Amino acid sequence: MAPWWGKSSSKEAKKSKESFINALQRKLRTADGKTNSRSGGSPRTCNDNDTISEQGTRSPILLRTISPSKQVSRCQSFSSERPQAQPLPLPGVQPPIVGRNDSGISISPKPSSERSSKPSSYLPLPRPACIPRRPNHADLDAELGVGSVSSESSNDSADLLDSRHRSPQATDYDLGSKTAAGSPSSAIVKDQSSIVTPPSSREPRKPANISLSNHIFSTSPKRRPLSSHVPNLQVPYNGNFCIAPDSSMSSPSRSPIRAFSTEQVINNAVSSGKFYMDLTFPGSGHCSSPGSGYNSGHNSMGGDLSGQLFLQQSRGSPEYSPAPSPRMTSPGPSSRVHSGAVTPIHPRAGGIPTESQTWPDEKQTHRLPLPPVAISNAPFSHSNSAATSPSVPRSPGRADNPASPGSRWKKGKLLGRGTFGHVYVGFNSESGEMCAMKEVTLFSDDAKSKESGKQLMQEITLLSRLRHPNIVQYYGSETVGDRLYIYLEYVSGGSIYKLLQEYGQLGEVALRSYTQQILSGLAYLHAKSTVHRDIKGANILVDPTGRVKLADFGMAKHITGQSCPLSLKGSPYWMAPEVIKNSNGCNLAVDIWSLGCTVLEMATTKPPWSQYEGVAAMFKIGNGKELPEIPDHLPHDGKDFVRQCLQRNPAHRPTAAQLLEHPFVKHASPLERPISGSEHSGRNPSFLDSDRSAAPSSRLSTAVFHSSETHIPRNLSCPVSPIGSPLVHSRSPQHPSGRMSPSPISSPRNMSGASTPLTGGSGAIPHQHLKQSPYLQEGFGSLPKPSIGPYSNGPSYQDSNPDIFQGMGIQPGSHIFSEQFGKPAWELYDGQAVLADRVSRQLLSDHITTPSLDLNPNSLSTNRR
Ligand SMILES: Nc1ncnc2c1ncn2[C@@H]1O[C@H](COP(=O)(O)OP(=O)(O)OP(=O)(O)O)[C@@H](O)[C@H]1O
Repeated sequence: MAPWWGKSSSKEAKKSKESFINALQRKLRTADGKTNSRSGGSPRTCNDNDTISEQGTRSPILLRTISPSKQVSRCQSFSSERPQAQPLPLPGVQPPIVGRNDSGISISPKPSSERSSKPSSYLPLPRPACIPRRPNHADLDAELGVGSVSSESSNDSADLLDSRHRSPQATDYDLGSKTAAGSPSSAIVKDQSSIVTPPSSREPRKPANISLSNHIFSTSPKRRPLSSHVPNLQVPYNGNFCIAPDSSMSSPSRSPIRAFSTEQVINNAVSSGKFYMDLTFPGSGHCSSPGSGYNSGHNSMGGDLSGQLFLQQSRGSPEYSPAPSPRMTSPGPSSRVHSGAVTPIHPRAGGIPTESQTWPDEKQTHRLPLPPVAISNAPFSHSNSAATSPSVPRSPGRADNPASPGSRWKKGKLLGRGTFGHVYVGFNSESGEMCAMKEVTLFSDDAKSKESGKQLMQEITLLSRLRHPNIVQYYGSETVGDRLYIYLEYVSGGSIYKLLQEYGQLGEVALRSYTQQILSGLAYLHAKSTVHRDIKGANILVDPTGRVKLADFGMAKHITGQSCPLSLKGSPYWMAPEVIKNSNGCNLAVDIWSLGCTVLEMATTKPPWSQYEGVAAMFKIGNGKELPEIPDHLPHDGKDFVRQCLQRNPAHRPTAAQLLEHPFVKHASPLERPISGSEHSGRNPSFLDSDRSAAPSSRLSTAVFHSSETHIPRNLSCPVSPIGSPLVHSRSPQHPSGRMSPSPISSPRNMSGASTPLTGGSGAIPHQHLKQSPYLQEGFGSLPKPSIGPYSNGPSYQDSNPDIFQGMGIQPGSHIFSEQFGKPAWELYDGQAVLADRVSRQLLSDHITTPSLDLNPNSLSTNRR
């Protein structure tokens, strides 16, 4: 039976039905066409692409996940299946590509080639202006690949900032290019400049670059899921990431693992979260909890830098190395060797030539014994420089600095990054020695850069005067172009912070030993009236033998008097209450507080008050009365040690020298094991590596061993790093032979006090000041006896003589210790590590001397206690 509507004229009904269906079909067709015009294909067939393209317009990262070919196939599908959509506007993904072309960077190559192969499909479509400039697929690929690299050298702040104002794709491109910087080939072409360099201005590139870039991209943990082989991965263009990829990648020899070691990744992630003095303090949010800022190990306050410097740092790239690795200059698929290595001053650097680089603290530099020349020149004596024999190829840009010692150091893998710059391994292929190269980009055109320069100068000045087995050794510094290189002893084990993150809390033996060594370094430092102000796990390095070294003296200060205002510097969780409250003058005791926090950090992997966000933690520290939680698993003396350190009244805190007598550390056992089978077994293997004949070494060693206190072997047993100790070479894995020619830089004879003007390389406290130092007074038997307990009434740091070591004005080459040992300090170089440590503690415990020392582990246990 016909339906009710069928009761009308069947013809009309049919007509009406047809017209309805037609209308419906038209509507549907129209809608379909519109949809396709956006998505570029039917949802079913092109769903993935659609998703990607849609997201791609929003998410730069995802845009990278779409390969050019995919885009093309989607477009093909669209154009062939929906010809009616041709007159419609380009799919949403296209404008960015055009935008990229407009920036002169690149265009997805495949669409170009595909389009040319199917012109009929695209004839009606608008054609990006740049397409004709890309004649073929290979060129396009090359453009992409090399383009990714070419912008690297211009990764300065302005470029990056500029890039933020560009289309996401342009930024994407820029950033992606930075990540490619580490590829060997990229290192070569990086000097090509500008992000917006028109493709036509570039030289032809080889497609091989692409694969290199791709490999690099795939190393990024942030990108790995998205871009196993996509050249143009887009990354968030925040300050953090801007730096991370390029710096990591800038090392010519780094592996993906190295590039993204825990510390590096963490540092990358939080670099912008560093807590700076110039940031709004309360509620700024920059003072992050250990989960963020703390984890970086770099949430120090006081570095007067900002994202700008990070951006500057992001330019860190191999070609700026004073001595680029051969890999960087080896011919490769894209071996357009740009000498950008040491290009003249980057425009962003203010255009001040290296020689005329004005340091904010230049006057101070000249005042000081060392560096002997302005920092724009190496503080090494040229005559003593390793670079005096120009056997190591230098980049053309370095030709005007032939005596630069740094030109012998080739920049290797990235070790880490900090406030001021990136730290790389440096390798001297002539001597076989390694160092750590801190690379800092110098910008002289703004206040912050000047401030950072000032801080760096302060660090250099301080470090150059320190020589101690538990303090990272400074070798020298130089500027190359707009970059400052600071050469330091390489401590290959990384920071305590990193070790804690990777391996968890320390066991008791290590905890005691590390604490003792930190104390030893602090005692030495404090004896020089220098306060570190940023003691924490991230600033303490460990070598493979367990030797601990204080590092990062960027916030250190030489106390010249009591009037020194206590500035808010340090890392919140390790910061002493008086620092937070700004209630006290310059005070060495702030380091003791930080040490207590560091002990807790080593015992638990987190500093005290880490459960609080940064500002809250500071409030707790500054205003609270309670002590932080001390873990139960700490031994009793460990708990007491921490409590001693964490006394709110700095005057009640013991000195570092006093704490060396604390039972928790007094008998800390050495971590290093002697090499079995060695005739010197049981002795400091460092001595065996002496560049000198064994005779003086053993003579000195014997003298030292047989006259030292029990605690000396702890340091004796730890080899001094190869570079840090003149003529004393380490047995670190990097130096298996243990026989290396001494670095001219580190050689005490060559240095002539150049880099260590005060101590002559002995690391010892200047003899003429011994009696002036409260530490030494204490150490030589006049240690104030606490009235209640051994640590309850430590001397007030404010009582210390403000004149001690004032100016540290010992002339280079001073024959320190000559009265004690009958030899100039530098002739005691074999035992310099011993002397340095010895003096800082000998003064404390002359009542604990032992007749002789046997470093054999078996007998050590006997010696202990
Ligand atoms: N001498 C060294 N040997 C080995 N690694 C080092 C050395 N110096 C620094 N590093 C690594 O580089 C990282 C950054 O170095 P450093 O902390 O000195 O830089 P910075 O700019 O002073 O940092 P901060 O932000 O703490 O002031 C360290 O965390 C460490 O991993």
